[in-house]
Amino acid sequence: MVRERIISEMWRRTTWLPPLFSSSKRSLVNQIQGAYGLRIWRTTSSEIQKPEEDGTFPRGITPFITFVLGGPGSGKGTQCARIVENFGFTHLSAGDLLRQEISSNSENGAMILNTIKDGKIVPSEVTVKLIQKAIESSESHKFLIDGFPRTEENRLTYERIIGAEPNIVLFFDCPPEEMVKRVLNRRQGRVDDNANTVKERLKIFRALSLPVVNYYAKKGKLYKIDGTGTEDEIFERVRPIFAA
Ligand SMILES: Nc1ncnc2c1ncn2[C@@H]1O[C@H](COP(=O)(O)OP(=O)(O)OP(=O)(O)O)[C@@H](O)[C@H]1O
Ligand SMILES: O=c1ccn([C@@H]2O[C@H](COP(=O)(O)O)[C@@H](O)[C@H]2O)c(=O)[nH]1
Ligand SMILES: [Mg+2]
Repeated sequence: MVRERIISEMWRRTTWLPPLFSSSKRSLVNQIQGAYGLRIWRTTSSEIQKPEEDGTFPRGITPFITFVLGGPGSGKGTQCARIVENFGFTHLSAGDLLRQEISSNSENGAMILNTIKDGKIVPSEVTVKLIQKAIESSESHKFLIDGFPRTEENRLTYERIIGAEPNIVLFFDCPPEEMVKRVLNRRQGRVDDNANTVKERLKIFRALSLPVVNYYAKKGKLYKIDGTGTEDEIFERVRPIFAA
């Protein structure tokens, strides 16, 4: 109870502008770039640059990475589409990358399909390598990575392989009953949109994904967004994070 109160207080604090950014009218994203001296949106390079051991990126180029977290059906994909439309990010859904592996009959396809059907988590290296490939083959330098990391082990594997942390993390907070309702109404033919798998996904979200959310809250990178209401209402909560 006390722990929940502390975490909820941390989340509340992270939705306010941190003191570093509080006196400017620029968007949080622009201020973060400025504060860390990042030159990211004006670059024309198509390569993702790995940081050197001291954390600097060759030629000063680094992608701006936003992780988008939330339970099943919390609206991550829906809101990512709005952010892409309005702010030109490239959307990489970890779930979609895994589903593409299934469709392309890759060597991991059958394993991924069974894992998704069970509502479990695909081995971290598999997912991170897909994300890495997608970033490397994109011209973009600002990405929304949707539905990842789902576990602390996912997070550590990303840090090890990619060699960087996200710039910010969005978390769509939605009550479980609403998430279940949305998933069961989705009707996109997903193998995991059924009552049993959703129950397992919620269990995993609570046990393994919430600790990741808490980790970023403690680091001051988390923007907790109320995921209830209409899509428009939710997007109006997201907009100020990115708006110029
Ligand atoms: N605010 C909302 N109110 C009602 N329905 C919504 C809302 N936002 C999204 N939906 C619908 O709920 C379903 C789940 O949304 P979405 O796919 O964006 O969630 P998600 O977080 O990406 O879920 P998953 O983790 O399962 O991929 C979709 O059918 C979507 O159209
Ligand atoms: O990082 C990830 C992302 C997804 N999965 C598996 O895919 C399904 C569906 O993911 P969505 O984000 O809801 O589209 C998820 O339940 C996991 O089984 C994963 O293992 N790792
Ligand atoms: Mg989704």
